[in-house]
Amino acid sequence: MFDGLKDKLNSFREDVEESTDADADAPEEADVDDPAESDVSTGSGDRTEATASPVEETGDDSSEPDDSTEPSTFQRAKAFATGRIIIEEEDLEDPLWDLEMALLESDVEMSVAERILETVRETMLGESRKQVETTGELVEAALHDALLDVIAVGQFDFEERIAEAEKPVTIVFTGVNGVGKTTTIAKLSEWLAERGYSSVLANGDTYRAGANEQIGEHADRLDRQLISHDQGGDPAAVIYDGIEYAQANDIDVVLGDTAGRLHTSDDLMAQLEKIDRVVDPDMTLFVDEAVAGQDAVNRAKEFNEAAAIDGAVLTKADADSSGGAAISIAYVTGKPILFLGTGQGYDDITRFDPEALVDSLLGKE
Ligand SMILES: Nc1nc2c(ncn2[C@@H]2O[C@H](COP(=O)(O)OP(=O)(O)OP(=O)(O)O)[C@@H](O)[C@H]2O)c(=O)[nH]1
Repeated sequence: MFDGLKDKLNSFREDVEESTDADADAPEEADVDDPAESDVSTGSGDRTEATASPVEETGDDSSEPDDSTEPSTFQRAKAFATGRIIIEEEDLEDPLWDLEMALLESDVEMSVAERILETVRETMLGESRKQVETTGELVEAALHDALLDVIAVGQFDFEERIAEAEKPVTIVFTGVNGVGKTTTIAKLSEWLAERGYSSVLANGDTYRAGANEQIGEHADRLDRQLISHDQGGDPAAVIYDGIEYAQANDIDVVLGDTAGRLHTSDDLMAQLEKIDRVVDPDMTLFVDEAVAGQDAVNRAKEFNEAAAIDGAVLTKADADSSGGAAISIAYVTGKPILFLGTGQGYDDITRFDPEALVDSLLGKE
């Protein structure tokens, strides 16, 4: 998952390490008498590691200069005292340019890429970065913060929300055709069952021939009740019936499918508004496929503008190497990605965990 992007982020780390290599001698030349003014450039490898080590790790002799080829403990103390590891703007110029290109190539939306670069630049050129040991770690920390900043936008605890909401909880799923809405509904029904919540499926896709049969197969396999009307019926009425069924049978969650639609399809968007009005769902989740990259990002934005969503589900993450949609959607819509679809099986759904995703992108799984 997202392997292409992982490689590109790793290249950025290597680029910065290379460009700061040239500055590796700088700590030796710094004015050790005036730590506050000294320019302790980071270098890669052992030298930087020693230069930036916290003073506590140097033992009892931390205030004593020594004669070894390693940076002196006095220098370490100086780096610690200033709390500064300075990377020059020029060290970052080329790597940041390459990072921007890499993010855009990976389908990261422009404003998101810019925000990531801005955070990385601020973090790395800032004066407050303390006690990191190598340039690689500094880059990793900067990328970690920058990615998390955009990926974690709007996150909330989905399970807690289900637990606390008055039952039945109604969730309506929207998105374009064929991205995996129906499969996602079936997977979520299983996900909820594993956590002790019962659910009923309601097929609000009264538009497409064969839609009842398709969701019906999932309902049969999972042994869930399906509420459906004939093709051409009113989707709001189907989901409403689903809610009544849930109320009458003490079911916790109503999962309402809708027809795949484009945001430009006025009739179908009006239908969504009607569902909103009649059913007043607790959550509207936008479903799209990670492999659609930039298209998925644009659609998320447009759906959110047309009929506010509460969150997104990204399917087919298992087949996506770019990661652009996963990184961009929350920042662009202000609404969180809540789940990732990771395969065709009912268990192939995982709660979207921004921190885990960032760790995985940075190769720290
Ligand atoms: N690899 C992979 N395939 C998936 C995933 N989610 C769904 N699919 C597949 O994507 C295809 C389309 O899924 P559907 O659930 O039929 O899509 P839909 O959005 O409901 O389609 P319409 O009802 O036509 O709008 C199916 O073959 C699914 O098995 C996923 O996370 N990973």
